Amino acid sequence: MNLPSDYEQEMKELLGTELEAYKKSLDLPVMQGLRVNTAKITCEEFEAITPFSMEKIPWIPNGYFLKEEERASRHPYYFAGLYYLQEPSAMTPASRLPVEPGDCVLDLCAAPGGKATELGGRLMGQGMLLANDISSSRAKALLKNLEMAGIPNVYVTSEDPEVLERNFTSFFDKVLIDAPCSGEGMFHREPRMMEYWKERGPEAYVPVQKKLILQGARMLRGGGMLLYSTCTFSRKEDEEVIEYLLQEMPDMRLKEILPYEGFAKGAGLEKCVRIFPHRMPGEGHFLALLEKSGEDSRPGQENLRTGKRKAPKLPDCAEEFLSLLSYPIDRENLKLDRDRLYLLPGRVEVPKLRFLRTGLYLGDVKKNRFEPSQALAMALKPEEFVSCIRLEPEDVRTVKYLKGETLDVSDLPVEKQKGWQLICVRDYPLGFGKLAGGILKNKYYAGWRWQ
Ligand SMILES: C[S@@+](CC[C@H](N)C(=O)[O-])C[C@H]1O[C@@H](n2cnc3c(N)ncnc32)[C@H](O)[C@@H]1O
Repeated sequence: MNLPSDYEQEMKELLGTELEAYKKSLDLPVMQGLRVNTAKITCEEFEAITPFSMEKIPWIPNGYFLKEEERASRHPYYFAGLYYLQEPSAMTPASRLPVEPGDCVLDLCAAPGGKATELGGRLMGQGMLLANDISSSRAKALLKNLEMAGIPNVYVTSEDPEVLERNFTSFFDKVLIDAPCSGEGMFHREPRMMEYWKERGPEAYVPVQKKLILQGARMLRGGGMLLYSTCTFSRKEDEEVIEYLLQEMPDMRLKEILPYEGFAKGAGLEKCVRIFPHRMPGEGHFLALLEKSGEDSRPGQENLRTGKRKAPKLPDCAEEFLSLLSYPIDRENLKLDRDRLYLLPGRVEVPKLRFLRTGLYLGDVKKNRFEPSQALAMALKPEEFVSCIRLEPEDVRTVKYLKGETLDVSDLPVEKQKGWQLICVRDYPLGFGKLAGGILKNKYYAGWRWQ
């Protein structure tokens, strides 16, 4: 691979005698990976049903090396949100931010959701994830990925972080900043990134990275943790950004990152981690984990956390549909916004922002009918809906369903012969359908159809 000469010089300064090994690693096949969505299925359960040849990634608890990315992206289990396809080193930042159920988590640069889907999954429906990206087109892909992963307790926004900072000072328990960067760790996978790099190298990204890390740190509560990551090797975008933060905010301090034998230490900041492709099987990343000192106090945020809500009065059709669910719904967290019904994440009250989503979108009130959303289907377990149709992955009707076709399902067992059905591939929901006389009217969201 022909690297830009300035870049090669920069890498020589960083790697010294390891430069040749790094360059050789770029001639090896690109690493691909699959990360199991543990909010939907355990790794053991997925290993028992996977049709792909996979090998455990030793430093990611739910990550696997995968050789058949193409096939995995066109399998019904993918549409059921059982996994996310992600390059192995890109799985590392979310795996090293210790998110726990009940946390309030911010992913400031989240699109398309490779890390947000993991952070959200680890919340197990408790607490809240605010997933933001300044680009509204990229935020749409983020929303799709979070909904496909079945994450209910999420706000998706497309805001300038300045706006978020005004509203969430000292608020979040955990913050991830997967910063925009010059992408040197992507050269192997996407050689065209070298052309962008020649036009906009590391210097172009440093100002925004410095701004983002300060904004993220200010939104962190005392005792909270922030993880900064990039997929680039330049010291300017990595350690120097951390040095800048430590200088500007003396209440932030570096923490040890859960180790792995292939990780290299940061250049001059030993607690930071670098992933180099010649040292371990990953394309390349930088990670720094920081903690904010001080009390767990969230000045001025008490009412955001404990705000009282009032249960809305719902139309009969919505009540009727909700009676088909045994999904836990706290009625005070229901919000009817014109015709759209949402279940807001509990505990937190969030101000008006440029939202793409507020909580779990349950469905629409249309005249006297209620149409459940695709997001609701993805967040359910089969036992939480009154009637399910289970298809096998090999059954041709599974793909036909994902293509939006009407199906004859008269041969399949079903709890209720008429009305709404949750359509599953085995035990994993794909979407809704409406049954009458053994024929299933397809309600799979048209925007997600199998192409
Ligand atoms: C490295 S990508 C994030 C990848 C994502 N974390 C994932 O794992 O899928 C960086 C993202 O930052 C966004 N971005 C750039 N400038 C930003 C800013 N000032 N505020 C918020 N997001 C920004 C870009 O639109 C881009 O989607």
